[in-house]
Amino acid sequence: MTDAATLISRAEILIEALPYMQRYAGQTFVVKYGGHAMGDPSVAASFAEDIVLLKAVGINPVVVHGGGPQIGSMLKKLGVQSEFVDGLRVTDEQTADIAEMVLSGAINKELVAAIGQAGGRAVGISGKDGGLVRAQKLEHYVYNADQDEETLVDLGFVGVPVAVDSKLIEHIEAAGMIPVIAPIGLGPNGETYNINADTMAGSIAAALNAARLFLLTDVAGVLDKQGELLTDLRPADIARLREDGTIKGGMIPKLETCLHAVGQGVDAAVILDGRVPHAVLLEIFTKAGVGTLVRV
Ligand SMILES: Nc1ncnc2c1ncn2[C@@H]1O[C@H](COP(=O)(O)OP(=O)(O)O)[C@@H](O)[C@H]1O
Ligand SMILES: CC(=O)N[C@@H](CCC(=O)OP(=O)(O)O)C(=O)O
Repeated sequence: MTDAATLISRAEILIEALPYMQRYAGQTFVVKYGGHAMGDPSVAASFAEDIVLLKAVGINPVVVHGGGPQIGSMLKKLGVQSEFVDGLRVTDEQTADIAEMVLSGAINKELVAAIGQAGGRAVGISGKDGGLVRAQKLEHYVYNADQDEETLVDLGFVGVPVAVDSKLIEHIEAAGMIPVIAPIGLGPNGETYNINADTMAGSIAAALNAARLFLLTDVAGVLDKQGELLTDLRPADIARLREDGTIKGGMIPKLETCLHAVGQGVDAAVILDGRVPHAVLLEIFTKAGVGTLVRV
């Protein structure tokens, strides 16, 4: 039997969340769920519960998902080589097709089902649906420190969002449902563009004028060279960390996304550990936020 003290402490947890619920009701939160954070099925179920709870207390959650490791496994199974430049997958036509199959097919529908299991109703789409994300080829420059110059590298069908039409998201939300978005965009000539999921989430957050952008990954947040968590970052800090090599690989597009989003009017972007059960709820509804907060 549960004693009175335990019951009261449970009620206190809800009361601690009350001011946050009041403050955030009616606001849009974009939550990017990274492929590395998806590994454990019980954590995926707790992520889905968090999203359904946000919806239940009047917040509009918009989920954008990744799936880098899952695309990697499929490419391996099919015997297709794959390489990354600055955290971005070099994507030929065949790789773009496989990325779309894994992202829009398998992962998108798994998340829709998990949200359904948690008692919510989700609609799975990609940037191709309803003209949501128009993309164009990313012009990516790699910095060569020895020569102190930047070189243009061809990443194939890696896209960058150029226009976001949020009407479809608004319709889904108006119907009381949760949009779940795969990071695939449509090019001007009908091409399929593979878009880094962080970049996709940032563009959607900016277009929706979201209050918050959450990027769930497989580390506690941005770590310094000693492995300590950096809890609060401003644009100048990020430039310095990139220059001295503290930020590498997948963390580069993540922080670029945060900078872009807060520069476009998103109040704050947070990088947090998606492997922690209920990471989203702990960040939003408790005094002790977790992860790295980026703001201007
Ligand atoms: N300074 C840093 N702090 C934390 N992680 C970093 C840093 N620099 C590079 N990383 C790498 O970035 C990874 C997160 O990016 P990524 O692998 O693309 O994740 P996701 O699939 O969640 O988008 C971390 O697992 C880590 O290996
Ligand atoms: C261009 C590019 O790199 N696209 C990514 C899309 C998926 C993604 O970003 O997934 P995570 O968030 O799990 O890393 C890729 O092909 O892996």
